[in-house]
Amino acid sequence: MQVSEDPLTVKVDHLKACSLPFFMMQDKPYDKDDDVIKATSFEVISTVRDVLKTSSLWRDHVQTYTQLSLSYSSLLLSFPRCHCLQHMGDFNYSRLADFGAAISGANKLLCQQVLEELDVYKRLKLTLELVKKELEISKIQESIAKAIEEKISGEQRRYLLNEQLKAIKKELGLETDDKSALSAKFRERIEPNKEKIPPHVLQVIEEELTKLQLLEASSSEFNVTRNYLDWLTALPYGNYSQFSILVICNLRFILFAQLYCKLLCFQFKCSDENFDVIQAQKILDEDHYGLDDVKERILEFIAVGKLRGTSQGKIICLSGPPGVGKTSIGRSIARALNRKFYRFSVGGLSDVAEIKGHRRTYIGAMPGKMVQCLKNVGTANPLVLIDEIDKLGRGHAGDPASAMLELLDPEQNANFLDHYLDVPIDLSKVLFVCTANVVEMIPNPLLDRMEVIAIAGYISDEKMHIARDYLEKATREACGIKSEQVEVTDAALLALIENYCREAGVRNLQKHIEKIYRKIALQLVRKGELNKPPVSEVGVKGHDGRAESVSETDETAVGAKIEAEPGGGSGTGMASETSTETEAENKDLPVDKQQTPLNLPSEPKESGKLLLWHLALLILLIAASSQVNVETAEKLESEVSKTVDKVLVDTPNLSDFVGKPVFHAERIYDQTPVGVVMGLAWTAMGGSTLYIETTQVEQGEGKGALHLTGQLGDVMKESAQIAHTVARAILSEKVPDNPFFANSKLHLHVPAGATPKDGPSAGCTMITSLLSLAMKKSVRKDLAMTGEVTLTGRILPIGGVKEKTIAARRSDVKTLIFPSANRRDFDELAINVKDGLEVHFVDDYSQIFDLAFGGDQHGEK
Ligand SMILES: Nc1ncnc2c1ncn2[C@@H]1O[C@H](COP(=O)(O)OP(=O)(O)OP(=O)(O)O)[C@@H](O)[C@H]1O
Repeated sequence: MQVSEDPLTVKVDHLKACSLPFFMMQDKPYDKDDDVIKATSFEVISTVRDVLKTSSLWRDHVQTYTQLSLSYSSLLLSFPRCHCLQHMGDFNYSRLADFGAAISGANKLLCQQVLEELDVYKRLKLTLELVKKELEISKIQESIAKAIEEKISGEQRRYLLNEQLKAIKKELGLETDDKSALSAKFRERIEPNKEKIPPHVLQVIEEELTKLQLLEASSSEFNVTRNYLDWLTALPYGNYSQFSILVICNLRFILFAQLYCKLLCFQFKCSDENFDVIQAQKILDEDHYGLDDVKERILEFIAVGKLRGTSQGKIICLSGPPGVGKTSIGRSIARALNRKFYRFSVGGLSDVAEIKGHRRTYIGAMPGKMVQCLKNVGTANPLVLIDEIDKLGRGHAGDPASAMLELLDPEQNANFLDHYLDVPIDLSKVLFVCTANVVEMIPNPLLDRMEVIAIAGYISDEKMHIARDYLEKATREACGIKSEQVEVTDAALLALIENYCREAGVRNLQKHIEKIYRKIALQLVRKGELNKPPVSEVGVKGHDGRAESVSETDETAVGAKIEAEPGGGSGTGMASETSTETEAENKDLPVDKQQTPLNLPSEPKESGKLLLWHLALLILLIAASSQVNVETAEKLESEVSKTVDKVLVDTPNLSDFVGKPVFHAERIYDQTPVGVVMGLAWTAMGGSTLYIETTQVEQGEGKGALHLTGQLGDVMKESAQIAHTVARAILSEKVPDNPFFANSKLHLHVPAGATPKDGPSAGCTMITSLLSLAMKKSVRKDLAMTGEVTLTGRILPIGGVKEKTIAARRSDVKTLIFPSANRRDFDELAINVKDGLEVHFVDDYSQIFDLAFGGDQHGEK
């Protein structure tokens, strides 16, 4: 018989001499009472029984075969019903073998083998093999099922136990669930401040807390509510910074001569804001040099605050070029008023949401900067510095300037509505300080509400003080250099200011000073490395704690001593000038130990001596430490410093530290040629001098024209045309028969060509330049002027008098011409800014003509 796969085709060959159908074919004759056959058959039966006990699959098989047997009545006799297995022993052996093989679930080939075997004993054996295998499989199945069941039930158990535990704890009041814990946390947070929280906010908090309890902890709404409550409860409602006096008790606890510890610091608190004008002045002076007018304005503001009892409702705007200290003055005001300081820049800010927050419905929504600020500082009256307000961006959705208005306006900000919080919060106690480079760029409604304090920039003298008393000190400390280790001469500092850092602010100067000190630090470290004793000596020093703690100074001392005593070994070098007692004791030691007194004893008998020596040293140190006071410590420090090498920064070696001086185009002419006059300009970077140059291009009857270059804006171009007309009129009045302007094609240029320029204030300078060329008369090199001119020659006022004056001083100008209308501005300037300047105030151009060309000293060239 052959079996082929799919589709199932079976070729049946009947067994020879067999007239019965295949399932009733005859077996080879066998002895029914043969013990071996009997035993094998019993084994098959018992195995089948075992498998049936464990495997439900087998039981199904048996069921199927029982049903099949119904349709094959002939098989009824030979196949037992499953529930009658105990009677299986009644069947004949060959049928038993077939039955076993059939339900075994073995593969077809193995079952076929059983069928083909006509020897009953062998057939039983084959079946036994199959059922035994099944038994093993069912055992494995059982164990797998058991293991999995155990695992699952273990997890379930743990879960159930946890739930029970939670329930028990809750019942006992030991622990609440997540939601309750959160609510409790928020309640705890607001509890100390509850009476200060406005009722409308309290109501919202309560509502949200109730909502939190109803929400599913895994829902997104739950998280939104939780975050919202987190922000809402974290704000410092009615919590104001307090006036604190920091008392530091310096307990002089001398340890090894020069250490003393600041042991105690404690605070007294009282609930008033600091309106102490004297204290505030002290703080402002401590942080900034000069700026007297600025400080005065701030003190006035504090004084008003003192009388009113509050400093609310004011927005200070500090304007001026970069690096003049606007931001740092803001910080000082906060310190003077004892308020928390928070700074944020609105330069380029175009998204209103940055100020007013996002609506809560957006994913990742956040409150605006002010709410973040209040949470951050933890007080309701911080000083908020809004940097670069003149560079506020133009928003595509919403206008940031209007949002700023709502934030800053004292009328509106008592009920500031942040989109995220959605409850009005009180910002009226916040003191806003804004900074700007160009006041004109601040949106008008904002500017209207501000108290503008202009910081114009510094003159060389002021920069010298700032550099010496503030920048140098701070940089020296930041670089870890001692004042005895370096000397920067006044001449070097002045050269640095005049040749490298001529701008209005001091940031560039600060950078240069930092550069110098970094180089000095490197020099000192390099020197220290070179002077360092060999490794073995360092090892010896290691035994003495003191020698290690004064590394740099002592190492220099070591070098000095070695040089002074060429014969001296490393031991002599080790004892620095500050440790004379050690040397005295050294004499009592054996000669071979004198040079290395702290070496470990090479022989045991010396250890006793060394112990004694250590004891003596200890007694000496204790005695010394109890006697030495601060004066002694200072004396010792100065003694140590004497041994330190000093780095000198002077004018000749300044370029070694900061490179060659930068070329400044401000003063291009030593002697102003004909047609060139110095004017004064104002820029966002401060004031500056600029030249107006005019030259003749072509001459011929009726060729009069003016060509302009130097990136001039429309206003400046118009101003040049006006100047041309006025100059022509003045020339025809002063020298009636001079046809210069009618017959000359002129070129007027304003260097530097790459910088865009605009504005009318160079009008009088242009006329002077044109007339200088027409009359071939040069003007004084130390003369500078500024003023807008009308067609009739009247001089109109200009802006930036202080900046322009400072710029003129920087360029060594001695004589200045300003419009009469600016006299007040000039009079208000500090004496040191005005000092040594000859200033003329004019109403009409004819006065300038006299000043520029009148004197004999301006001879014709
Ligand atoms: N009068 C001064 N006395 C002492 N230090 C000063 C003085 N003016 C400015 N400084 C120092 O100059 C540095 C620059 O100042 P700051 O950053 O405040 O300038 P700014 O005017 O805010 O510049 P920007 O407009 O670029 O923001 C700071 O380290 C500051 O301490």
